[in-house]
Amino acid sequence: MTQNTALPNINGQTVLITGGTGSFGNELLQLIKDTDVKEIRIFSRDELKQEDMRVKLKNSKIKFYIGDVRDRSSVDQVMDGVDLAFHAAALKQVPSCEFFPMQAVMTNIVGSHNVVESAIAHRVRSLVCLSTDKAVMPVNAMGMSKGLMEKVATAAARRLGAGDTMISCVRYGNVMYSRGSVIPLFIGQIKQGLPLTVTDPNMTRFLLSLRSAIDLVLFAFEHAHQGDLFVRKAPACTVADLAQALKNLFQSSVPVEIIGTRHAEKLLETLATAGEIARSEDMGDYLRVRMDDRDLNYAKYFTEGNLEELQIDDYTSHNTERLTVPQVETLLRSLPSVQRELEQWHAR
Ligand SMILES: O=c1ccn([C@@H]2O[C@H](COP(=O)(O)OP(=O)(O)O[C@H]3O[C@H](CO)[C@H](O)[C@H](O)[C@H]3O)[C@@H](O)[C@H]2O)c(=O)[nH]1
Repeated sequence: MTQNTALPNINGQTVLITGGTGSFGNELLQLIKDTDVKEIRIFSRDELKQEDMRVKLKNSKIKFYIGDVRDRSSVDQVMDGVDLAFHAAALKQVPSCEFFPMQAVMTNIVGSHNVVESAIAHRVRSLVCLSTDKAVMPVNAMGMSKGLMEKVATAAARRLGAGDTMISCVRYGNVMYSRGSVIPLFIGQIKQGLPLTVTDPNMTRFLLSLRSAIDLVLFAFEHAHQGDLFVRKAPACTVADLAQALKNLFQSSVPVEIIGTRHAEKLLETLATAGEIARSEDMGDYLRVRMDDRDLNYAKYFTEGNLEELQIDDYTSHNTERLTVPQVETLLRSLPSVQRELEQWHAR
């Protein structure tokens, strides 16, 4: 088990979380709300979610801003006076982005551009943009748009200097038990005595807790140099083993039904390409990928290619540490949300 990252010193600072009503924002809030942070701004579109949080948290340090990253003036309004910003607002459901790709373009690319440019204009000290493994060699509109968000952030970082906004990105894999994901789905199926609908038993995904995702973001804030991208190393498992681990935990004998691959999904995910690894620094649990800061004068790179890349493999959910069924069970048991599910199930 790795240690959680210590909280960075944010005393007296104003922190912004775009998309702050989501699970990432809520978890980060829990961690920082009782520090000596000056103010935490939650920026999102959904007034109901904001109202629910306001009522639940009752904390005058937390300020709520209705707005949309697509609307630069609403971004400028919330950015004024911010020291540190986490950009989590995104369309992240693969199927909806697939059917409405221009909506993904508007939020994930144009919206991120607004956040980046506004942060620079308002002299925010540090901006961390949240990305996903699906942004690497993407096959779906969600991943493609997040990949372009990374490019937008890096291109801005390239033109900045010391003393300007520190722009970084983080990339992580599937967050376990996140809303709409396979773990709560399988648990629901077990509870109803239904077959577990496995797409492809050999499909692999990186497994990460929400807390580890937060740690990655805090790590980026603490350690970023201009334009860095941080990747959290993570183990992976096959979907078949995930289904078996859940059946074991819930002592269930429901059958497994193979339903086939869904729209625009990959057999494996990639957290870092060989090219990125070639310019990365191994920082234990994390990889720091330095920004590719070559200029537009490409001519010389036709003759000076990077031979190192040829020796390196991409870092994927197929070649990372592969968890066994008992190890997946242990990991699942460590999640508070799964613990709650198990308690309810065994108390029935
Ligand atoms: O009924 C199902 C549903 C999913 N899976 C498999 O379980 C794994 C994880 O599926 P999730 O739906 O939990 O996660 P995805 O990797 O497909 O992507 C998820 O996380 C993304 C963010 O990274 C987006 O939010 C996306 O919409 C969301 O589905 C995949 O191999 C998938 O094929 C099944 O076997 N059976």
